[in-house]
Amino acid sequence: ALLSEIKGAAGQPACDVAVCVPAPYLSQCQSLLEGSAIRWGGQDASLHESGAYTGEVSCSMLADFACGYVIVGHSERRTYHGETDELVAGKAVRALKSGIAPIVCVGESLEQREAGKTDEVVGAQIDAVLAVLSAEEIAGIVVAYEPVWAIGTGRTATPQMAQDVHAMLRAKLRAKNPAAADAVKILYGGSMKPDNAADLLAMADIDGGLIGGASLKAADFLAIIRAA
Ligand SMILES: O=C[C@H](O)COP(=O)(O)O
Repeated sequence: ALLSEIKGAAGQPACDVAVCVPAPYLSQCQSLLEGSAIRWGGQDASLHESGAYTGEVSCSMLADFACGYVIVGHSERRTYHGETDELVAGKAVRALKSGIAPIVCVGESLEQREAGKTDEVVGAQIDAVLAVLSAEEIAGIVVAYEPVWAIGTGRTATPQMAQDVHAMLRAKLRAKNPAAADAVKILYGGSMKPDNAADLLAMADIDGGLIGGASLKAADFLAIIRAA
């Protein structure tokens, strides 16, 4: 019902729109969204491409369902599943090899922000990914800055706080691929809602949003799409 409502109302949006769903719903996404302006993707993927890894979902499996994107390194994966910067980087490589754009999530905890370590932590997270990608591959990724303290909490980074981190991320992209850096989408995620989306998206280096809670209400998701 959610997908149908979004598809019906979104029409031909002026921005890229995608939904990233748990793997069991990918087939449903493909059936419902194929031919529409909305693309779809996974919420995670395995580091392994083949072999005996029962339960893992590989990037080539995601490609079988025509996924355009896969989220890698979401803070919940890093926190609850022990995913390291290097593992996340490996997943980004796997996705690109399967023709899927990895949405690479980075972000600091509240403790790290209060200790003045935001740039250090987020910088190390993106550096691990940039270290294993060629300049050409960098043009194929999406980056999502998601301060952990803002995810699902209703507490949003101010536009300037987010912009400062996005600018740092852009500079790192530019250092690896000056020609592609401006075209790489850097999304903000963390309690983005209809009432704060426009202000966040107005910032120079905030190119879009990675929406959690508000994407589960079609009216809210559609309002954010219109703001974008
Ligand atoms: O996965 C989505 C992001 O973590 C943001 O979630 P949120 O919009 O509910 O804060």
